[in-house]
Amino acid sequence: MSTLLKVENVTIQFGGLVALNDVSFSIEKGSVLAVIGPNGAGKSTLFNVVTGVYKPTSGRVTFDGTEITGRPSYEVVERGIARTFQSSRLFSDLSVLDNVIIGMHTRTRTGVLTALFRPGVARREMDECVRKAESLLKLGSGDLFEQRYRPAGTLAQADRRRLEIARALASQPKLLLLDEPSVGMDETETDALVSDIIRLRKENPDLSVILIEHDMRVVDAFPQHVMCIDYGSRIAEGDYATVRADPRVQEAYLGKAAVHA
Ligand SMILES: Nc1ncnc2c1ncn2[C@@H]1O[C@H](COP(=O)(O)OP(=O)(O)OP(=O)(O)O)[C@@H](O)[C@H]1O
Repeated sequence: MSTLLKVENVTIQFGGLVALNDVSFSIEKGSVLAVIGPNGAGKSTLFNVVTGVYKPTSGRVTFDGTEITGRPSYEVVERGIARTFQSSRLFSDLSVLDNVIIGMHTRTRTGVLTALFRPGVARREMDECVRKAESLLKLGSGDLFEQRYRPAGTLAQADRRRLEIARALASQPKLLLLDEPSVGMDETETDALVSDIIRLRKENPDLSVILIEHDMRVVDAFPQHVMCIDYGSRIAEGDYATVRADPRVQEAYLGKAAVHA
């Protein structure tokens, strides 16, 4: 196996607040990393650093052999990192299908000039996009494909999350970052989400996934590589059994999660 993403000694400060403190980890091609930790620990900030939304105060991010620290988000997507967000970033008024097609923009070639002067080429590329988008909608559980002409804003919560994943996949990523994908899902929907991720990995064995999760059912389904962050610092990393048993993780997170469960 070879390393796909390497994060080295990343620190980011917002004024006096150290949101990430000397965080290092790496992820292999074709593997899944689950990131856990209490609210405000710095998990989403980590995604923002990896995807170029934030430039770290210090440290380095290397993706597929190239340093991408602080590179703009569009370049990061082009290089093969796609993400979903905690809160929906769908275009509510556009159809489900169009939302996925928009996710393909980094992989399409047709520009304004081609559309104007070579409409046949543009139409063929659009037909190809529709075909690919439809197959992505068929990939996940649920009936997104049947709902493809509905405005995305009218979807049920779980379907919105599925659509966000389909749209992220439309950019043909090597690394997929999922920020709390199970939020708002009931147990059946969460199980379906887990099956979707398992199926996705079977069909794309080289795809790597990092998921931020509060739902330990999801983490338990991908137990090989788990990292716990607390107050911006990595406090434990290893397989789920090791991380779960770590007294610092119990104290910082799982104990509290159990209390609130
Ligand atoms: N742009 C910003 N400016 C100032 N502070 C920020 C900014 N982004 C994040 N923070 C702060 O950094 C800390 C980490 O936030 P982050 O959203 O990464 O936590 P999290 O682990 O994802 O939490 P949650 O599980 O609630 O989503 C928080 O204290 C947050 O308020």
